[in-house]
Amino acid sequence: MKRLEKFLRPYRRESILAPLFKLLEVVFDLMVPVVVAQIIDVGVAKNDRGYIVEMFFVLLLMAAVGLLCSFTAQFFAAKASVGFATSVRQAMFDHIQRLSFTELDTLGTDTLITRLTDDVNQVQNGINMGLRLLLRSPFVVIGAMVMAFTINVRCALIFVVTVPILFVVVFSIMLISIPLFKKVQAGLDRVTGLTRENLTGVRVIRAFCREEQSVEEFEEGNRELTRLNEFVGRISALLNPLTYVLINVATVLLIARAGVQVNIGNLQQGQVVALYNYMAQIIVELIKLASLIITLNKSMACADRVAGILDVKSSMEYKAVAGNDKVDDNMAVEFNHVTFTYEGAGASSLSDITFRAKKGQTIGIIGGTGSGKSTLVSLIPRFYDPQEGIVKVNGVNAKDYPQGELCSEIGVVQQRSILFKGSIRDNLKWGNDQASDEDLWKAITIAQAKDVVEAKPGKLDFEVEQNGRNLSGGQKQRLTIARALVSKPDILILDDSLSALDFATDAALRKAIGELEGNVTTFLVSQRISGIRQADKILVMDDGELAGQGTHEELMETCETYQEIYYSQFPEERPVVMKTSEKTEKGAAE
Ligand SMILES: Nc1ncnc2c1ncn2[C@@H]1O[C@H](COP(=O)(O)OP(=O)(O)OP(=O)(O)O)[C@@H](O)[C@H]1O
Repeated sequence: MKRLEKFLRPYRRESILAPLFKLLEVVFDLMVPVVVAQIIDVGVAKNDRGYIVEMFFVLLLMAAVGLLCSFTAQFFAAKASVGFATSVRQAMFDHIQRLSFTELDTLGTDTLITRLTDDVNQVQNGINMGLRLLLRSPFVVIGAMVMAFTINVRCALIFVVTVPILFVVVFSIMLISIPLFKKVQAGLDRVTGLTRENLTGVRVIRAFCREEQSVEEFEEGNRELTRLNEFVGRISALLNPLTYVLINVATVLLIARAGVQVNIGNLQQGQVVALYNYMAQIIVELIKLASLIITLNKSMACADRVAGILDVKSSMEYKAVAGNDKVDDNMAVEFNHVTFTYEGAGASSLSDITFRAKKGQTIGIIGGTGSGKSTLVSLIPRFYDPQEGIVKVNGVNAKDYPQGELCSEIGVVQQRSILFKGSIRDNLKWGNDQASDEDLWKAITIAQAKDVVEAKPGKLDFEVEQNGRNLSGGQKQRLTIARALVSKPDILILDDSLSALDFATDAALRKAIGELEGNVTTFLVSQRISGIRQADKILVMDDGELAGQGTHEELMETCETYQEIYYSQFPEERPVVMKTSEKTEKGAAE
């Protein structure tokens, strides 16, 4: 909680005023039993109706002022806690945006969502309750004890014994439940993860008729969370019966002792009622305190999780100004003995990769599934840093670029086409917010998306829904390519981004990209030979290693892996190899 304190600092005034008004309310609460005692001992004892009515109005006035104080306290507490939560959420969101892919992979989206939403809400709730009740409850308990002493010392001694025992009970339960709340939040992460996976993959689940298995898996996670919640709930639920038993025993003792005091004339009946009222106030406040402590426990566990995100440091450092390497005017991308392993993964995804891509060249990357193609291109815009070797972009080490500069030079179209809620125009302007409609149409035409956009009502104003769910896979791919082209990048990376296009569109798009204005270097990742055959250089990936590089013709001569891929896609062109038996017979005859 301490680490989040700075977010509450702008609300210092509200954080002081809220408990202050709550304390004022307590003063009126504590005076009520005294006034009631006066009504009994003076008004009722002397049958003085005027006095009773007068005191009745005093009680009403006290209640009204108390209520006003309570409302004011609630207003300030809400202002501080809501303001705090807004700033924390914003700070978390900003911080997450600054984290590198390595941290995002390690943390995972599910926990980030739970922490950004549910955990922040719990902390907000804790602050609201804490500001109003954390001081109020102890003040009532202590105030009621002090008032009891002013009435009768012997009876008040019962309070002195009871209250510390109650505190011990409340705090013991609190200590047991703190670690359990952390487990509950972790369980919530798991259920959120399952929910997300099942909802986003609902079509696949239906296509494979796996509804039952999905429901079972979800039920299991949900049951586990329920079991944990029930366990924590049972421990917390012990609080009320335990405190009630203790308070009731204390009340019995109080009435027994007060009765004796009344008999010997040390105490009046009204004062006994006041003592009883103070005992009742203590029990109510202790129960409130107990539930407050549970809420605060939860919110402290959540505050730790929120602070945990803010404490994650990005493993990627950026230079304030560009490095002063000697810029090579001819070189677009250069990999020098690059080795890369994902955080927590056992084996390297890229091993000792070395190649050069000149400006204006088209580089094809081909290889089997999981051979490292996407990983290789993700090092160019510095989504990850290699553990060994150097990646240079335009002759400068990728690590020496100031933040944001590298991505302004590189346009990346990833395997999964992601569009955001908003118009087509809004989505395309992510590439360049200054782009005119003419620029957008140019990019759309190159991306072969002209007919797609023209067919949509409102054309550029057509509203794309969240995740682009009102567009087909191929339409989304074309629009994401157009988005990358709008930024007029020096380096364009298409990571298997043409897979959802038909052959004719694929060919037209590759032709249009080959004719792009300027000296654009293009990386084309593809599973299909036809997609990269014309490239100036082809990189052949095999299990994280560069099995070969060169033109199609060169690789057909020198690279066995490339030949294998080629003949698997064009089996009719595989040369007929002489059978071993034929060879042996021929040899023997000779
Ligand atoms: N975020 C990640 N964390 C850990 N390992 C990863 C991660 N992304 C990829 N890998 C692993 O790295 C290896 C290379 O993956 P990559 O996505 O680069 O392959 P690819 O050649 O692009 O495959 P595909 O053609 O199927 O897209 C694989 O073994 C994969 O399991």
